[in-house]
Amino acid sequence: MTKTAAIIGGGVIGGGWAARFLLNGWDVRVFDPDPEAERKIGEVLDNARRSLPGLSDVLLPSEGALTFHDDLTDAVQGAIWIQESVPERLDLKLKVYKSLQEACNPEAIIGSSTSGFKPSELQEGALRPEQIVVTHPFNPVYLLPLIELVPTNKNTPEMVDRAKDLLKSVGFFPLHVKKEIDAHIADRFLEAVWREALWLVKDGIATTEEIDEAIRMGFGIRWAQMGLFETYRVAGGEAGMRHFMAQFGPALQWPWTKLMDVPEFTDELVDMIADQSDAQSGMHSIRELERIRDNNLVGMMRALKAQNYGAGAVLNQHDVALKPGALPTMDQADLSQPILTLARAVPLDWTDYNGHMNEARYLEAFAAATDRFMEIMGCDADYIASGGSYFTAENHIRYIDEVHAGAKIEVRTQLLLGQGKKLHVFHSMYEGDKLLATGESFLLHVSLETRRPSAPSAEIEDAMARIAEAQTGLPYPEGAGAAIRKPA
Ligand SMILES: NC(=O)C1=CN([C@@H]2O[C@H](COP(=O)(O)OP(=O)(O)OC[C@H]3O[C@@H](n4cnc5c(N)ncnc54)[C@H](O)[C@@H]3O)[C@@H](O)[C@H]2O)C=CC1
Ligand SMILES: C[N+](C)(C)CC(=O)CC(=O)[O-]
Repeated sequence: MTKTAAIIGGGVIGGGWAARFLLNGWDVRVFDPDPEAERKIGEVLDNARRSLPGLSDVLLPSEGALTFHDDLTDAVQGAIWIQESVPERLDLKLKVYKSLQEACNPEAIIGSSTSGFKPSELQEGALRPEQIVVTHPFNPVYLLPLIELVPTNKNTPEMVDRAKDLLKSVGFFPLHVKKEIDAHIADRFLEAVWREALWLVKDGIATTEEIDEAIRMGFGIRWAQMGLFETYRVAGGEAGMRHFMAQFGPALQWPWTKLMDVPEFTDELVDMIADQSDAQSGMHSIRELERIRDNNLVGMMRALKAQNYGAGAVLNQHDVALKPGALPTMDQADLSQPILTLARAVPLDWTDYNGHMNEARYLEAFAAATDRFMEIMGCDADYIASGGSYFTAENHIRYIDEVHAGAKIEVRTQLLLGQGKKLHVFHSMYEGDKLLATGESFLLHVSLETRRPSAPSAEIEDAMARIAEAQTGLPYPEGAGAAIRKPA
């Protein structure tokens, strides 16, 4: 059954939560008194649709239904998750909980996006404090996996586990913060860095742009993949963390930070920062900057995915959770038809300067389809480990139509020849019914020991024979055997 989330407050963060739930198949009900909320969420969703689905190497569930409600009590009906993302004011948040707890399912989880309030402050005077927990996300909520999950002893362990499971089911990484504290874990860092940066600008040491360069050209990239302690361990050389601490310990006594001293937000400082920020980034609209940010994040996160490390490992786990049933096995497939060998959304980093999928990525998609076809025939990871595999000898791609980031594509594969060491397949790539491209591949079975062509196992021979027999009724595909014609 489709799950339902209520989003209370649909600004920057509420819009991101709405997109995350919707694109993971949940129905979403929004309450926000802002008459512009529907437009704003629509724009966030457009950005999310082009970036999130392609982070997965399998298809996300079909999108849920999005509805807007004029009344808070109406919005929470049927919701098993209620995400509060109203402005960072304690009185307002408490007022919202009072109204919504009178109408919502007592079993629903009420998560607060608060950047800094402690859960005990949010539970104060609530009808059912045990229902409220901090679930602090990071912008863009539809892409970044981290949620700081901060409960109190009023929340039962079962409720905390249920919250973790539901967050994981939409691809989040819930970090259980065991002891409540103002601003949780991550915002304490962000606040420390923000305060230092304000001093650097105020004291005329660096501009906003120079500070951003100092982050993004160096330690920002490093932090993105290893965090703080693991990178410092490496920085300690062979002697590791102890050596690092011995070397840089004395600096703790030196004036390397102004952390305890906060610059006052005078008009002059606000103007200085806003002007520098305009000079640095004013040539882009906020929506453009969001798209630039999303493009960069997707590229970096997909690189981490290939390494199965950090945020990339979380994405891979989400794919595994989504995968069962995504592609048919030999026994599930209708072998008399081309077999579904790839179903995914086009990732942002597959698109190029022409605003569509780059030609090289068609080959990447067809190569993945070939890998899947091999797997279906029995040439899987175990078989390859035993010493047999296929090498591609020839490929031919026909580019028929354009495809854009976020588009759901499918590849269906017909066996043209599967005999002895020879494997000849014809892939057709579709978006819905629209044919986008065809890819023809000729492969040879090899021994990974001799690196020479060799006969496949009897099981693979049998599988090829089964598919070939089932597909005898299929016409020879249009475009198979084609070559680039000599210009007239
Ligand atoms: N902006 C950020 O970078 C982050 C913000 N947060 C937290 O998320 C929460 C929301 O922040 P933003 O989305 O940035 O603020 P925002 O100002 O973009 O959105 C707040 C939304 O709440 C709506 N609202 C106001 N009163 C309401 C009410 N009584 N009922 C329902 N909706 C109401 C407003 O119309 C607005 O659309 C805050 O607690 C903030 O600390 C958390 C992570 C990051
Ligand atoms: C600036 N901030 C405190 C609102 C930041 C956050 O809460 C998290 C984020 O997305 O950076």
